[in-house]
Amino acid sequence: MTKRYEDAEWKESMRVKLDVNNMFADKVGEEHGYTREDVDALQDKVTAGHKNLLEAKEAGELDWMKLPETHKEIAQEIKEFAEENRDKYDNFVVLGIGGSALGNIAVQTALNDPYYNLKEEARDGCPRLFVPDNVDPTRLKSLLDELDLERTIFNVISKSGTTAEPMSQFLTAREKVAEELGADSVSDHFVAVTSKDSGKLIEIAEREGIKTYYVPDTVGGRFSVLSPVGLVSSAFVGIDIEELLAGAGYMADLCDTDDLWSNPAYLNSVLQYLADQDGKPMSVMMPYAHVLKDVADWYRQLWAESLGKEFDKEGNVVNVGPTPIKALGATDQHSQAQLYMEGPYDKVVIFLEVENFRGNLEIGTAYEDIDGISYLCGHSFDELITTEKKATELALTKNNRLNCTVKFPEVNAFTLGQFIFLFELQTAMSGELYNINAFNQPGVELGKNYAYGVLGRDGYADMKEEFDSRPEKDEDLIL
Ligand SMILES: O=P(O)(O)OC[C@H]1O[C@](O)(CO)[C@@H](O)[C@@H]1O
Repeated sequence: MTKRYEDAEWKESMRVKLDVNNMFADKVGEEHGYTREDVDALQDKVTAGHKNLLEAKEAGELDWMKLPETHKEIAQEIKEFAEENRDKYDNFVVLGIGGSALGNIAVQTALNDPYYNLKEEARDGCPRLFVPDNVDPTRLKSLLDELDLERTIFNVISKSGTTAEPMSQFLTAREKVAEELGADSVSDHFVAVTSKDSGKLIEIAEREGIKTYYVPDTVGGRFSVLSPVGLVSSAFVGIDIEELLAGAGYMADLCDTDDLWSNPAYLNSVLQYLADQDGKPMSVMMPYAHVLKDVADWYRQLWAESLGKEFDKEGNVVNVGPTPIKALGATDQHSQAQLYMEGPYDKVVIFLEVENFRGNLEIGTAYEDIDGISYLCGHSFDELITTEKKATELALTKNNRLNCTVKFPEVNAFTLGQFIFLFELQTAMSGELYNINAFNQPGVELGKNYAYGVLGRDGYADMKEEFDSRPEKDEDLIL
């Protein structure tokens, strides 16, 4: 059967587009906006960055760039596995954190019914999805108490196979399953996603006979949503993962040029970079579609862990990195917009706009006789939210505030796949512009190592010593 994403016309109609008009001086004024010459001045850097990325891709160092191609077959296999097994379970629980959870949440909330877990009809035979994404005991205990383990499958995801949060969640879930259902049942209630050759999760999965999918070595956590990290849970909750990959592949093709005026990932990267260099390091992602709220959360990790770096590629101390912020339209118009309009000129707002919403609703028509209310009657909610977006966009622009818009014709697996690849590539190019390694995260290690030391992990005694001899806090500063 032909898939809709094999149809050229449909694909073009579903193209995600970037509108950067309001990043330019003719729209937001010379003091804050840029000229085409400012952008052109970075073309050589972009060309060099493009070459570096392609070389690294060819050398197998950036396998996330190849996922739309390399994971077609794996996606099909995952889909079959999910289809064959999904009716055995009412609950699918992701045990992962950071890149092993944020993408899973984003894909599910973007593509499924907003009240998916509550509506049997919307689930259409698929299990409910839970992603605790933390080790807060209140939250985790409450979830485990709720689950009928006989009807639950846990997807433990950890690329490194050593992260404290997913591994502690796994230990507890495994113990409960073994206690309640018997140790022989463990393999029926877990599916693992991890690195093939490193970490402890692979060893455990093999010992327990747990079905396992692999994260390629050069696909870092925050770039892994299109690998089994995101695909397994998505397939279980009925998402068309093949279409998701097709969307990513479509965007990869659209961005297959170093000409920054034709490449939305590179153009946005350049404009965001110019803004940061110019004293605007706050990067606000503001979807005007509630279903995209968690996509902004995914973006926060992608942008922050990739670009917040102490050293450049030559080892010089640079301490760079824009700060990604999540906001939600129209909700945050009533919380953050005041700051964005009149506060410091230190932000760029990236709006996410949706042209056609899934499901629409008319606004009620009572009180047509009451001034100040009647203007709402006869309109629909998609008109309202989109008008509010356009109005906020204009207001910001009028106040000389930099902003751009990513437009989704609709939110579906194909457009979401495009969006994911667009921002991954944008992030990679930004790493090139900052001349930093966008694919490591050395800064998160120190805190982790202190925790390992305190909790008694082998090899971390010196970290415990350092932790225990930390400076005393002044009591008078604790009020
Ligand atoms: O999948 P893992 O190895 O458990 O890592 C989870 C997350 O922890 C980090 O390594 C550090 O926060 C992230 O980069 C990663 O997404």
